Amino acid sequence: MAYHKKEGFDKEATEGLIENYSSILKLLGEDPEREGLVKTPERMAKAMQYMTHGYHQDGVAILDSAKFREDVSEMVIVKDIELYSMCEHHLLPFFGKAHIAYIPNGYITGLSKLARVVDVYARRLQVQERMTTQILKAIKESLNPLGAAVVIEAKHLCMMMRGVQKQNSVTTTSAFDGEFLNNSITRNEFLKLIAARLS
Ligand SMILES: Nc1nc2c(ncn2[C@@H]2O[C@H](COP(=O)(O)OP(=O)(O)OP(=O)(O)O)[C@@H](O)[C@H]2O)c(=O)[nH]1
Ligand SMILES: [Zn+2]
Repeated sequence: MAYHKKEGFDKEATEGLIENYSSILKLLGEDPEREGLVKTPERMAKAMQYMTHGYHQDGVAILDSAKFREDVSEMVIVKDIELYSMCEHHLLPFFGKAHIAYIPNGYITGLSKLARVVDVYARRLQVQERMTTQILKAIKESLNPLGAAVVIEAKHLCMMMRGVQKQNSVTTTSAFDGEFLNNSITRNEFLKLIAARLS
């Protein structure tokens, strides 16, 4: 079901979603036949499949696809990786940045693959906490590093445009393993580096 990068949109899923979104528009008091809305159920069907296409991707396989043997054991950090996800409670977006670090243990991975792994787990119905640990777990499983760390900062539209309506709150979640968990100097170095701005 749903969107595949190579195969495009699944026909059966798209047809089912179009029908259901048309009903949703009616239930919301709209006329799905009016000009501006005629194509909306199809647009929504495709947008929602795109925004959940991470279900059909494998984070570990992506990291493995550019895994290189390298004898370095210095911390690698990729920070400010933008992400867009959707909360599983309201299907409203949450968005922000992920910061990732690992300490290689014989293997490194392509830097872009770390950013791709963020998308694999962001493009699903999520809670921020689970997404954070899923990213960490994929890095651990693929690279078996001496340590790994993931910090995510995000704003949740379900807290901004409805419900509690707080416009400025940012949620920070983190997950640490190995050296980052056991050694506060390593963890603090990572936290200091992600807080620093390039001049
Ligand atoms: N822990 C966590 N909570 C989330 C996330 N995204 C949304 N939520 C929260 O999920 C909760 C769902 O609470 P409910 O009381 O069932 O839903 P609700 O009545 O719509 O809650 P309000 O948003 O407070 O109006 C809310 O507190 C949301 O803020 C997330 O990524 N992690
Ligand atoms: Zn929500």
